[in-house]
Amino acid sequence: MNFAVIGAGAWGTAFAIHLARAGQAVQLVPRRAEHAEQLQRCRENADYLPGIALPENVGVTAELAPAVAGAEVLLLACPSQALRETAQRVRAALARAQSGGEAGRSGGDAPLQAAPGVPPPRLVLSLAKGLEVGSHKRPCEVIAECLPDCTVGALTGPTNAAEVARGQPAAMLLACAPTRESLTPVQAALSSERLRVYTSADLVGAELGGCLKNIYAIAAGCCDGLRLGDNARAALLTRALAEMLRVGVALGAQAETFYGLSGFGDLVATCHGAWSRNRQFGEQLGAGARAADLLAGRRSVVEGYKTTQSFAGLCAARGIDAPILREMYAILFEGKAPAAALSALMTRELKQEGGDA
Ligand SMILES: NC(=O)C1=CN([C@@H]2O[C@H](COP(=O)(O)OP(=O)(O)OC[C@H]3O[C@@H](n4cnc5c(N)ncnc54)[C@H](O)[C@@H]3O)[C@@H](O)[C@H]2O)C=CC1
Ligand SMILES: O=C(CO)COP(=O)(O)O
Repeated sequence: MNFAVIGAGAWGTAFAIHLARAGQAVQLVPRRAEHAEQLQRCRENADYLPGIALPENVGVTAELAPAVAGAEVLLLACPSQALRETAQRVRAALARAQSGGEAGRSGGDAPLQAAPGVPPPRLVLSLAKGLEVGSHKRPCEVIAECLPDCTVGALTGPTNAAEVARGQPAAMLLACAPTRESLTPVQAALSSERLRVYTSADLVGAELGGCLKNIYAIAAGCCDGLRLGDNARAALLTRALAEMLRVGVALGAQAETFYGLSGFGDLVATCHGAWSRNRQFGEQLGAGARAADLLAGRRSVVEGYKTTQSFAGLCAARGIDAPILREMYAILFEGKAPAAALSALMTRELKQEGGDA
């Protein structure tokens, strides 16, 4: 199967390496031409995934139009705040490819119609894990608005980029709203003996799980920075899962999805992984650093930061009780000390476990 991976940060690069190793045809398309040139020359993504060589069969190109026109499946691997702009560039590139190079040069508003010989990609998959600031939309909602003629889905779950790129075993979730098209061939093409892909029809739950766990990974990092110990981390993860489920179901997800790869699975991986950027960010906050200082000039993304703002807005507007999330918002956006947030959580009214807040 032909894939194009749009975005060459850690995850886009790692997934392109996985696809190539699984025997699929893959083009990796960095945002910047100079980054494409560097990857072609060095065969290593030194900025985002150092120390891991790109296999020969990973194609690298800065030319978006031929890459998307030649792909059956597009994977959008950029931070969630860049997703709308990226999907609009894809739309313009598809229009350009379909019109033989003339249309679409001025932007992404041209009607996207299948031209003879160049059908639109069958499937566009989001790899992003964050809500769009302002609209609070999920990645697939953003993509569907920009690419209305494509089937849109998410590929998510507990997958640290470096481990996947090194070929260490992992499992993922391919989620798509119910569609007449069968996902089986794509599921098979994405899978290998090193990466086992499951499917789900609960796209809302799959995406919300991946977005929410980043907030709780920052919270787990705060516990580490405050040196609260293993009992505290276990208590946090348990209550975080209950909260993810409550928030997710209130926003239209199916409860059981949160016990799967994109919920429990990614929560455990990200809260425990020393590599997690969200957890590391939280650890530095817990140790006394300020969020603005940690984020200034940072190259790699910490999705949980802005996504906390979106979920706090959604929960406030819809009356969803999410005490951990509320305290994380206070730490990140109101200057509350992590120790004070911990105290607020520990001294809340006592509750019964199960179905409560
Ligand atoms: N790194 C990982 O282990 C995993 C990451 N993800 C998700 O994948 C998404 C991308 O993450 P990473 O590749 O790790 O990010 P990264 O921090 O490694 O790289 C950021 C990428 O975004 C690009 N970028 C920055 N600003 C941009 C803009 N305005 N427009 C377009 N592109 C822009 C950069 O050029 C770079 O390619 C995130 O939503 C992340 O949560 C999901 C699973 C695993
Ligand atoms: O989503 C991820 C692993 O599943 C990556 O987590 P971080 O962005 O915290 O590194």
